Amino acid sequence: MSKRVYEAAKDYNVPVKKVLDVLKQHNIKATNFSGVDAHMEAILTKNFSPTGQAKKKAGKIETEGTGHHVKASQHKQETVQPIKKKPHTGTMSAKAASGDGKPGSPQRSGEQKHREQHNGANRQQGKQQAETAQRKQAETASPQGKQGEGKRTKFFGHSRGEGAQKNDGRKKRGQGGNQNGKNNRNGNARPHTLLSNVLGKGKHKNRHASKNAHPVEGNAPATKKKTYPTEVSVPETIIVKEFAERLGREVGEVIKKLLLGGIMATINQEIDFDTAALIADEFGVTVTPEEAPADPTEIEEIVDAPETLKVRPPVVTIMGHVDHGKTSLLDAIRQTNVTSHEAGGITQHIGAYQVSYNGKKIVFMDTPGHEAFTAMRARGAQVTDIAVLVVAADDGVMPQTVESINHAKSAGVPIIVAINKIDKEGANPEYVMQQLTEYGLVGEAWGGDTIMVPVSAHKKIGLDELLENILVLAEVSELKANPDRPAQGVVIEAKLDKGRGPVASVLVQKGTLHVGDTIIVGPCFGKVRAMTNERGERMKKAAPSIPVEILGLNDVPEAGDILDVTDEKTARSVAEKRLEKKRSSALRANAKVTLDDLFSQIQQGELKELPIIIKGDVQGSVEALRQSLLGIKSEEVRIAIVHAGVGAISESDIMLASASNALVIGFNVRPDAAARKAAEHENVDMRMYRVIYDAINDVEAAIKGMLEKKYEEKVIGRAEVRKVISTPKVIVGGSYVKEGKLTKTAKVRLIRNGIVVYEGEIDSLRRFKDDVKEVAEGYECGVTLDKYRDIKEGDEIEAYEMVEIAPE
Ligand SMILES: Nc1nc2c(ncn2[C@@H]2O[C@H](COP(=O)(O)OP(=O)(O)OP(=O)(O)O)[C@@H](O)[C@H]2O)c(=O)[nH]1
Repeated sequence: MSKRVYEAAKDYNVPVKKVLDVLKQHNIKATNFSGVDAHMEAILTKNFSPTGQAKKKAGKIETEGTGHHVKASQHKQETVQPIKKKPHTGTMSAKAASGDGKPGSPQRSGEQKHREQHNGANRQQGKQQAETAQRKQAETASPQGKQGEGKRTKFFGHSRGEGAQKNDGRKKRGQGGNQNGKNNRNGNARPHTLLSNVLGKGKHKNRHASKNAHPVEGNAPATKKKTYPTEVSVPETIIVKEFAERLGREVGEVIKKLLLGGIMATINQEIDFDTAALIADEFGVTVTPEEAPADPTEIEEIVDAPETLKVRPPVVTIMGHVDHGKTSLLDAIRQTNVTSHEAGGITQHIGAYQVSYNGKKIVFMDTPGHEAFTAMRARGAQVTDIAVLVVAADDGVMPQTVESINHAKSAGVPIIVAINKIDKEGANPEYVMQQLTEYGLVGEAWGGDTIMVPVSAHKKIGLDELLENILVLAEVSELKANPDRPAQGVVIEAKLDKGRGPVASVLVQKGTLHVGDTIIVGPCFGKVRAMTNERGERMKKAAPSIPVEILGLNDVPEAGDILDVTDEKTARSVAEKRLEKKRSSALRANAKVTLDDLFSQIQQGELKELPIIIKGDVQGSVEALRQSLLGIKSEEVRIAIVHAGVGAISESDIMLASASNALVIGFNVRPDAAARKAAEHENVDMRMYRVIYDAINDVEAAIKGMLEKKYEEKVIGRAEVRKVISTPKVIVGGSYVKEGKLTKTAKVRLIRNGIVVYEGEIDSLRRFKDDVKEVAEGYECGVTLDKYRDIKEGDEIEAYEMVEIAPE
């Protein structure tokens, strides 16, 4: 309901008569109780004050605080006062800030002054907090901090004082986000909160205020010598009751303040930080954000002191278009650079390998060159220090070349270009160099700073130069890590080995991993039982940048999972928590999917989400399949990977599929007998593939089947209302069909001066006294609209239908 004239008068702080007079001047007849529409509001705002709203707010608080009306002259001064920011959050908008007692106000209470002092102190504190948060952000954004972004932090190698000084203590992975969230309060990007309700409901607040005018701090009788806290800490959200307890106030007092702010809250209702801050401020109390409780799914991050960092080998990923020679180049490098001493073992694929060149080590990520693995490679770039972009000299820049460039660039990884196949007839390295300039890669020979090396994997030309350049770039990049601390690494690949159990290839990134270390890897944990390098040699320890295959985990982790060394108790409990979190989020993601048969739902277009379970032979293909499936673009259907894992399709996979109504995709794996039986019983659809693209194509086709029918609007006619006939029951628009036709079943919209005033259906369509199905162009008819009576002469009735359009 719109506001009444007498309320508007109050808002503008002028006598009602004055409002009525002004309205009269504008030919608007109104009484005290007439509603004020937008037009009237505009007139009043224009007449009474251009800053009417601001005044209103300022006046409101003063009224609340003092019980007096405040004169316009006082307001005027107040509106130009600098905005008094909420020091702890910085999110108080001008409106909210103007709610504080103003220094210039003669009615300012002692407690308000006191509040200001506190706010001043807190402003300082808020600034410090913001700076700390920024510093933390900067730290996590540094290359060293890349992997542990937002991770729980502990200082290693620092003196205690140093550590404390540097980071105020500890931090967890993911907590960076929280910090940011808090920090956000210092900016304008504050999320929508209840605070906006407080501010947005100024009108009501004002009304309340004028009725319940009383001093802000008058609630606590002066004689009562109760001491209240001047500062309280509040979490992101807090229950009203608990908030009142923290303030040392009666719940009723807090609820009252909330009410005055336009918030109807009960004792057990949650209010957010900003609202709490506002209310606390009313009590002269400042609030500080309470540290979020430690995330039980995180492991403490160790921050290494600069002096503990030692040079480590570079980790290189080879990227490029299909068939440009990635595998050949990796093989050629491996063959030519494995010393006879090292060549003892049998080469094994563990996802990465090391070579020695000029006495220095280089680690190459060893990922198969296939389009579907682009996603894996993109992940590779996260552990990668240098990307070698292979471009065939006879083929030039191709789509995946560009993709690779983008992946490396977005990961902030420097690129060295290897122009391969220069031995081939028709090879044109110069042309490739020229093509690459279009993507910001300009060779040194052409005045740019991208290293470009012509090579031939077949003829082993240019390999030395390539390796030399990798080492030079590595040196320039100052790649360092602290080897003397508990290890942290990333899973490159993982699989379930029949004889050995879960096997994970890990690239150690920080610290040194030892046999016997207790580790947590994603939701898995265990003790490093054995460690081997890519030549199958047993290792006792692995320093930074060293890839190793480890045994001893209780389950198969996923590529990209972080490995941390910790104690057994922590490993076990944190892994458990992570598993719980994973399970519940998987369940949540599928809560809307019913248990009915998947394909009948697809046919009925009811499914908005296609849950899928992926099982594959190795982690690499599972990951590739997952990324490719998630990459399928559809506006209507979201693909949800309920579970993805390595190994045969088991009975438990089928039960999970049944519960979440998922489709099971097996890649190079088969279901075991129990799973097959269960699938039959549970009516779960299993699809086996040997080619990733077949799987992707099938899912895409399924999605096409799932697409909801699309409709588009088709206007079928227009009529003009020429006469409005009012009967006690209905309002009939006597209309003339100007164009097309009106039909009884059509949807209509009523257009007045180009604005749609109604959209709905025709209630009745008549010619003379008869109901008709349709009225053609050039004829007159009587139209009544469904649940709408405000038809006016000159209105236009537009009739339309929704027609189905075929999916692409
Ligand atoms: N002439 C010549 N042929 C090469 C050279 N390097 C690779 N090839 C050939 O190019 C083809 C593709 O090489 P791969 O090493 O499989 O290429 P890839 O980029 O790993 O391919 P995907 O794994 O499919 O992405 C093979 O037939 C190689 O023999 C080279 O230096 N000279």
